[in-house]
Amino acid sequence: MMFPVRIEVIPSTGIVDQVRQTVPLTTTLTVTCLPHHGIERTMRAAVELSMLGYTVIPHLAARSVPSRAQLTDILRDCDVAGIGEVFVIGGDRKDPAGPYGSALPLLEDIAQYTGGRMRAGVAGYPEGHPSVAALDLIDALQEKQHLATSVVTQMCFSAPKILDFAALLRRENVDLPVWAGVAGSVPRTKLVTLAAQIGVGSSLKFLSRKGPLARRLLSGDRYSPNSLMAGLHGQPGIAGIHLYSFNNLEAVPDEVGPASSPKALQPALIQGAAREF
Ligand SMILES: NC(=O)C1=CN([C@@H]2O[C@H](COP(=O)(O)OP(=O)(O)OC[C@H]3O[C@@H](n4cnc5c(N)ncnc54)[C@H](O)[C@@H]3O)[C@@H](O)[C@H]2O)C=CC1
Ligand SMILES: Nc1nc(=O)c2c([nH]1)NC[C@@H]1CN(c3ccc(C(=O)N[C@@H](CCC(=O)O)C(=O)O)cc3)CN21
Repeated sequence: MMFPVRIEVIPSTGIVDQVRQTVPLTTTLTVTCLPHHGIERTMRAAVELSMLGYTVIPHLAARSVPSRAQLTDILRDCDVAGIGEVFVIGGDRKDPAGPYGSALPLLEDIAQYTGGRMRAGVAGYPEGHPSVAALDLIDALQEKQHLATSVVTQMCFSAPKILDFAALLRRENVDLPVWAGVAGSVPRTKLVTLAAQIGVGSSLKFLSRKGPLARRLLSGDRYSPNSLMAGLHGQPGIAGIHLYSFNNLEAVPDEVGPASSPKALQPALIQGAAREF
């Protein structure tokens, strides 16, 4: 069976052309929402990519939504562009720009304004969150799950941690499919800086110390997700891979499974991804 992979991109200048030149149209893309970018940039890229024919999931950061009126504009744009799923997170803004301080009230308004028709992913944290307690994160997931259709995990470098987290969700009666968040092939230095910022340092540190697997993952200048992805393939509760590409689209992994090896992008797998979800 195919193991679907979807790809997260940052809406930097030129991203739409970059995607068009490197990513097959059958791929599912998600578009981040960074505090210094705002939601408009996310939506502009998402709408353009959707119009080109990609399946697109924009990230809506609650703290970056300026008003309810803006939310209705965003949802209308989604409707016009044929976007049927969003990823809803609290967001990294220190102070909310408008009425939403966390994901839940935004999910409630999205459900109300779309008559429950918009699918929505929510965030999961296999290694915890630097400023939110683990119990609060589980409570939040329990409160959000009736309005959500999937969980996407924060970047993590340990398959056992991701699988334990999926098992924890089941124990806590959160029954949403889990997309395992995995970093794409990026320069090591960038990854190390970023991992520290978002509080996922421990599994990365673990990898840099231990054994042959660690050496394979972190050898050379770049991190490669192939072994990690192989460790998640076919595991219970894991719907597929959510690949944080950091816009490095040439290096998007082609296949997932025990025999995984770096090759050119293989449309067949990505087509499978689009069909299944
Ligand atoms: N996993 C990802 O891909 C992304 C994660 N984030 C992170 O998401 C965090 C929380 O978002 P969700 O997981 O959707 O949780 P959420 O919005 O459902 O909130 C869960 C709990 O964390 C608290 N919280 C939410 N945002 C916070 C913040 N910025 N600072 C301190 N406490 C906060 C809430 O009050 C609640 O108790 C953000 O702080 C940000 O770091 C942001 C963008 C992408
Ligand atoms: N807390 C948190 N916030 C996020 O935004 C976030 C996560 N976690 N976890 C997963 C991904 C990773 N994200 C990232 C990480 C790095 C860049 C990045 O490369 N930022 C550039 C600036 C990019 C630009 O302005 O165009 C940088 O140099 O920091 C973007 C999104 C977004 N997601």
